[in-house]
Amino acid sequence: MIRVAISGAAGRMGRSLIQAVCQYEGITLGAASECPDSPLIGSDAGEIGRVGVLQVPLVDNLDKSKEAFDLIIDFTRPEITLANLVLCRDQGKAMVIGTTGFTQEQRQKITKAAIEIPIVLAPNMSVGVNLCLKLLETAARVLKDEVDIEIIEAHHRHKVDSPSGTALRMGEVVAKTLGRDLNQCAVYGRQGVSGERPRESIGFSSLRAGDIVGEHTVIFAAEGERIEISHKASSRMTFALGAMRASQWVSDKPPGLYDMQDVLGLLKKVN
Ligand SMILES: NC(=O)C1=CN([C@@H]2O[C@H](COP(=O)(O)OP(=O)(O)OC[C@H]3O[C@@H](n4cnc5c(N)ncnc54)[C@H](OP(=O)(O)O)[C@@H]3O)[C@@H](O)[C@H]2O)C=CC1
Ligand SMILES: O=C(O)C1=N[C@H](C(=O)O)C[C@H](O)C1
Repeated sequence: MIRVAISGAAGRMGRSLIQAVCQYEGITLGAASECPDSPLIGSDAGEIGRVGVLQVPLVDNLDKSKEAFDLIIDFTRPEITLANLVLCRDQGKAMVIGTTGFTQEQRQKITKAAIEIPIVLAPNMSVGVNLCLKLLETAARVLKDEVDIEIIEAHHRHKVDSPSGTALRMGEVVAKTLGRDLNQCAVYGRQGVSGERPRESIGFSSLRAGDIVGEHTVIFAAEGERIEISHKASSRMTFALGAMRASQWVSDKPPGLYDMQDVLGLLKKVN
């Protein structure tokens, strides 16, 4: 039985993760944490996730429960993830990271820690999005430089980072396949007299409204036809169950930085 700790347990993803643990065979909830200021500290995680009492009280720091878990699942904010990363590295525990919005420097810290512990880091843990990443690779390979590429994403009004981690990953996959450097060709929104579109640019547009769970569309537009690859999440359980799959997969892996593509066995080229 793999004992997981959920960081940010009362958050949108935290609550779905508690529910997913209860649905998933071979995984149990060992610990759960929340913001030190939260009035929910001490409450039972099962009650927070509406799955009945689990006898796991929320702590303000997972260091306090370190004997109770083998792995941390973290869907929070970059600075919280990095604090948990130090704990996991010091304790030799694995990590599943779903948090997005890391800076280059923060990503390097994760890469460095992965020399010592196994880490799955993925901006989107749904099977559907990870399949879309393979489809995008194929589309870019076939369409080459003959199309304009635009990425549109929509999320709920509480989301703090943009573009979404998934949109950026989609851009990276397409840019890499076409031999472009995303740092050079990305265009984030347009306003005013922005000029004619250079063919090689990859455009990003972000929409924030209401309770949208997460929607991504990549448009490949040519003269006379347009291809769109879209994914629409209607429940956070799709991400949470992906995180369970990643937890089970990573629990017996050697140190290293892994992606959801590793977990799902999608790394081989699809034609
Ligand atoms: N990879 C994937 O598949 C997915 C990734 N995400 C990413 O996951 C992240 C979280 O998203 P979401 O659940 O919507 O965000 P939320 O803000 O709902 O959840 C984060 C939680 O962490 C809590 N928190 C704050 N400080 C601490 C602390 N020191 N220790 C423990 N918990 C703390 C927050 O509390 P408080 O609100 O009081 O600050 C909040 O409850 C985002 O980066 C998002 O992009 C989301 C969905 C899928
Ligand atoms: O913040 C969210 O909600 C989501 N964030 C992830 C991202 O930034 O890509 C994944 C998902 O779309 C939901």
